[in-house]
Amino acid sequence: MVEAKVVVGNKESKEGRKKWTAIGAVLVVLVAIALTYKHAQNPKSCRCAQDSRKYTGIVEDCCCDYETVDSLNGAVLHPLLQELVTTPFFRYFKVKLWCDCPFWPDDGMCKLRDCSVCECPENEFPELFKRPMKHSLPSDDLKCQEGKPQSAVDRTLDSKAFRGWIGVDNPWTNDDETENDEMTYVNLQLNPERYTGYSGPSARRIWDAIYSENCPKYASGEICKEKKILYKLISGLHSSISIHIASDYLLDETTNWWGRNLELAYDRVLQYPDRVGNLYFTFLFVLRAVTKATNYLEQAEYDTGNTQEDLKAQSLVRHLLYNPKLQAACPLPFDEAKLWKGQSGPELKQEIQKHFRNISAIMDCVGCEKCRLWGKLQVLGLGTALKILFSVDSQNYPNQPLQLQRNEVIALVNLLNRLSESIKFVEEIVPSVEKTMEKFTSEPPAQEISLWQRIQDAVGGLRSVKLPL
Ligand SMILES: Cc1cc2nc3c(=O)[nH]c(=O)nc-3n(C[C@H](O)[C@H](O)[C@H](O)COP(=O)(O)OP(=O)(O)OC[C@H]3O[C@@H](n4cnc5c(N)ncnc54)[C@H](O)[C@@H]3O)c2cc1C
Repeated sequence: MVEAKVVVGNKESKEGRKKWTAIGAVLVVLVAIALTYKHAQNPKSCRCAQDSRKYTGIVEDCCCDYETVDSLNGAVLHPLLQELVTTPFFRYFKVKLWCDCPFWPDDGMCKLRDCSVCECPENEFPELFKRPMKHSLPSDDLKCQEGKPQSAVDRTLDSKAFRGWIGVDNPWTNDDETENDEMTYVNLQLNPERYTGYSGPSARRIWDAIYSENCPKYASGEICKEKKILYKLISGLHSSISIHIASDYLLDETTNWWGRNLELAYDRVLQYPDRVGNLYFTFLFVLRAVTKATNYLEQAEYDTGNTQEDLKAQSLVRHLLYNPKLQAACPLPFDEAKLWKGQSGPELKQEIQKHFRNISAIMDCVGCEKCRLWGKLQVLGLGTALKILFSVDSQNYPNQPLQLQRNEVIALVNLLNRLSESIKFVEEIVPSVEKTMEKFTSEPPAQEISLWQRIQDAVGGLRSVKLPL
C-alpha cells in the first residue's frame, strides 16, 4: 500500500509538474510581451535594467575610458590628491576677494553666512609666501650693471638651475596675480566648496554670461572642435560645482544638519549623460596638463618654511607625476596635439583665449564670496591647464620654457582634486541611483514621494552626514 501510494504520488506530482510547466511557459510569454511593450514605451528603463553602469567606453575627445578613470581615480589619484591639498604649500591660495564686477554691479543674493570666506590671520600663512619675489632673478635690474647691457651676466643657466617662483602673466586669465594690497591669503581647508545658498537670477546670470562666452558668433551654426572643448571644460566645471553643492548640502538649516542631497545631484547632473561626460573630460584635460608639466612641477620648490611638510608635498607631487599605474593605464589622458591645426589655428586660439579671459573676469561678478573664491581658483586652474597645453611648446622651442606662478600651481592641483572628488562621488552614486530609478519607473506612481528616501537608503552606506557644527 505504501509503495502504491508512493507510485500514485509520483504520478500526481509528474502531472502537477507538467501543469506548472505549462503555466510557467505562459507566464514567461506574458512577461516577455509585457517587457517588450514596456521597452517600447520606455526604452531607457530596459537599458538600465540590463546595465546599471551607464558610463562605459572612451570619454569623448579623450584617450582614456570611463572604467579606467574610475579605477585610477579611486586607487591612486583621489587618495594622493586628498593628502597633497592639505600640505601648507597647497592649502593657502592668494586671491582678490573684492567683488569688483566689470560688467554689472554686485547684486549678491547670498543667503547664508556660509557664503563668506574665512580669511587667514597674518601670522597663519607661511612666511615665505609673504615675500613672493624673494627667489626671483633680478634679470631686468640694470642698477648694478654699470650701464652697458652686454656687461650683464647671461642668466640662462642660472634660471634653469634656480627653481623659484616668479610673476609671469597668464594669457588665459584676467587677474593680475602680482602682489598687491587687495590680495588676501585664504586657507582652502577652512573654506570647503559646498552649498552656500547662492542661487536665483544672480547666479543664473553668471552662468548665462559664461556660456554665452563660448560661442557668441557660432550659436546658430557649427561649433568647431576647439570651441566645443571650451564649452566642455566649462560644463565639466559646472557639473563639478553642482556635485560639490550636492555632496555637502545644508539639509536642515534649523539644526545645521549637513549631508548629501542626491536629488540635487540627479536633477542637475546625473540625469544628463553629457554633463557627466564633460566632468570626466575636464578631469582628463587637467590631468594631462599636470603630467605635461612634469619637468617643471618635479623641480619646483614647495617651500613654506615647514621642512617636513614641504618634503611631503614634494614627495606626493612626484608620486602623482610618476605613478606607474597612471602611466600604464592612461599615459595620454588627452591629446592636445590634435588641436589648433590648420591655417586659422593661431587666430582661433587667440579668439578662444579672449573668451576665456572674459570668463575669468566674470568671476569678479559672482555675488557670494565663497563661490567667488572657488570660482576664481578653478577658473585659474583651467587657465593654467590651457596655458600648459596650448601656450608653451618647450619641446619645439626649448628657449621658451614653461613658467608658472605659485598661485597657478596651487590652483591647478586644487582643481584636479575637486574634479577627482566629483568623479568619485559620481562613480559611487550612479549605480545605486540608476537602479533605484529603474525600480521606481517600473512601480506605480503612488511610490513617488519616497523615491529620494529610497535612493538615500540604497546608498546609505556611502552617506556621510555631517554632525551639526
Ligand atoms: C562660479 C560659480 C560658483 C558657484 N559656487 C557655488 C558654491 O560653491 N556653492 C553654492 O551653493 N552655489 C554656488 N554657485 C551657484 C550654483 O552654481 C547654482 O547657480 C545655484 O545653486 C542655482 O542652481 P540652478 O538649479 O538654478 O542651476 P544652475 O547650476 O545655476 O544652472 C543654470 C543653467 O545652466 C545649465 N546647466 C547646469 N549645469 C550644466 C552643466 N554641467 N553643463 C551645461 N549646462 C548646465 C542648465 O540649463 C541650468 O538651468 C556658484 C555659481 C557660480 C556662477
